[in-house]
Amino acid sequence: MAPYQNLEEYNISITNEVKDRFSKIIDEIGEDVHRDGLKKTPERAAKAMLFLTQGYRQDAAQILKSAMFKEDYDDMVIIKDIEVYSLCEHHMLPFFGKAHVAYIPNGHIVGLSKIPRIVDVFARRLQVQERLTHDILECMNDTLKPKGVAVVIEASHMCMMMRGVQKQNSVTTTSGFRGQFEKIETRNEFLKLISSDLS
Ligand SMILES: Nc1nc2c(ncn2[C@@H]2O[C@H](COP(=O)(O)OP(=O)(O)OP(=O)(O)O)[C@@H](O)[C@H]2O)c(=O)[nH]1
Ligand SMILES: [Zn+2]
Repeated sequence: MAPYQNLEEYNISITNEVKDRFSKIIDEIGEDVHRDGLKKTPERAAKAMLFLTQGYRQDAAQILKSAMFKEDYDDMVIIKDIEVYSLCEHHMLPFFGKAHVAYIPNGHIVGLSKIPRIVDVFARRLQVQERLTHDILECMNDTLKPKGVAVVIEASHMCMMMRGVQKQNSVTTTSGFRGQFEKIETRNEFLKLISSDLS
């Protein structure tokens, strides 16, 4: 990769490179990349792809560390129904759904918004749902060092819906548990809380 003076120069350069490749793809599928509606499409697609993969250029641990606060609270903290949009690494098609993340603090709590932020950091990469689940779990575990952490993701995969096996209603659930969530009672309490709407 060429040496860049600054981030802006890098962003312009990489956008141009990806844009040229989208231009070639549009041409290869038999379209006219110069017609009015498609003129700006390679650039738009390049910007969209770089947005959807910006997680490679972000540091999830640093995001958590930037908002950790000393606190004695040592019960379960759950953020549920976090929207997830990712790209499957096999077809580069979207998979999307919800993540539920819980932890039991061990002297430190973390700013609540930082949890959806790290979900996005790992989701905005080429992923499989299993690794996405573990990336979030391990980052929480290693950085926050809580008494326990749990992650559940429920997602639909476009590569199974609009092509391939073409199943419109199947949902894939993945989960990971560390520390106190490995105990069946704690895990069950978490699972019960994420499936209730408390109404
Ligand atoms: N485990 C796992 N598999 C995934 C995920 N996203 C997509 N896949 C699967 O990756 C597999 C790739 O299989 P291949 O046989 O190499 O690809 P393919 O010929 O396009 O497969 P089909 O989708 O069955 O047509 C498919 O079974 C997809 O359903 C994911 O997040 N986790
Ligand atoms: Zn796929």
